[in-house]
Amino acid sequence: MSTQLDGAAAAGREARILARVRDVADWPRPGVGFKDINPLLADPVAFAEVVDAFAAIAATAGAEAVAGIEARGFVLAAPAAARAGLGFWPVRKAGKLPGRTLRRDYDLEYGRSAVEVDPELVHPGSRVLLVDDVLATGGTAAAAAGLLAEAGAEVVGVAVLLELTFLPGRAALSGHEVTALARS
Ligand SMILES: O=P(O)(O)OC[C@H]1O[C@H](OP(=O)(O)OP(=O)(O)O)[C@H](O)[C@@H]1O
Ligand SMILES: Nc1ncnc2[nH]cnc12
Repeated sequence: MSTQLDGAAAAGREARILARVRDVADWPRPGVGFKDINPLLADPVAFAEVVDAFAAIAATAGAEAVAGIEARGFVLAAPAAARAGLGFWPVRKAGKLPGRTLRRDYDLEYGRSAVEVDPELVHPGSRVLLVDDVLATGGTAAAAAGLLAEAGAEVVGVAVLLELTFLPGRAALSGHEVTALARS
């Protein structure tokens, strides 16, 4: 599995991703430009390319697990974990995990939500790569990364399919290594 892409290859991949993300105006609220990744997921070649890319990022970071954020993050993180030969840790929306959980509430681009982690999944000091589809305000990823750290993991990177560069997601994740496969 290649762990590095030269600039031209990364640019080609970014163009293939952007060509398969659909812009939906004023959804789910007026003023929001929603990035629909479903056309990309429906394309088997593009889907495999991004899963391979996340797996390579996990390998390069020396991750021992891949965490994904429900729901769209699961679709990318779980196959990437399997591809990298690693386990998958779910960061779930509140109220879905059994047993004792750690919880954080946060704001995102179009609302407010909460995520939870099962602390028993996390071995102290485990190196984990956090994967999600879209980085917008960064509220979701920052909450998820904070939970993983609170549970004892070392978050060795945050990797997203698409970064919305007009929003301050990267700043919200200061202190973390952030990789975006595409930017818009
Ligand atoms: O950077 P932020 O402003 O926090 O936004 C990014 C988050 O918003 C979306 O999740 P959403 O809560 O819509 O959930 P879904 O994956 O269940 O559709 C997306 O999947 C990210 O997790
Ligand atoms: N504009 C957007 N499109 C898709 N997912 C998002 N999550 C937060 N903002 C988003």
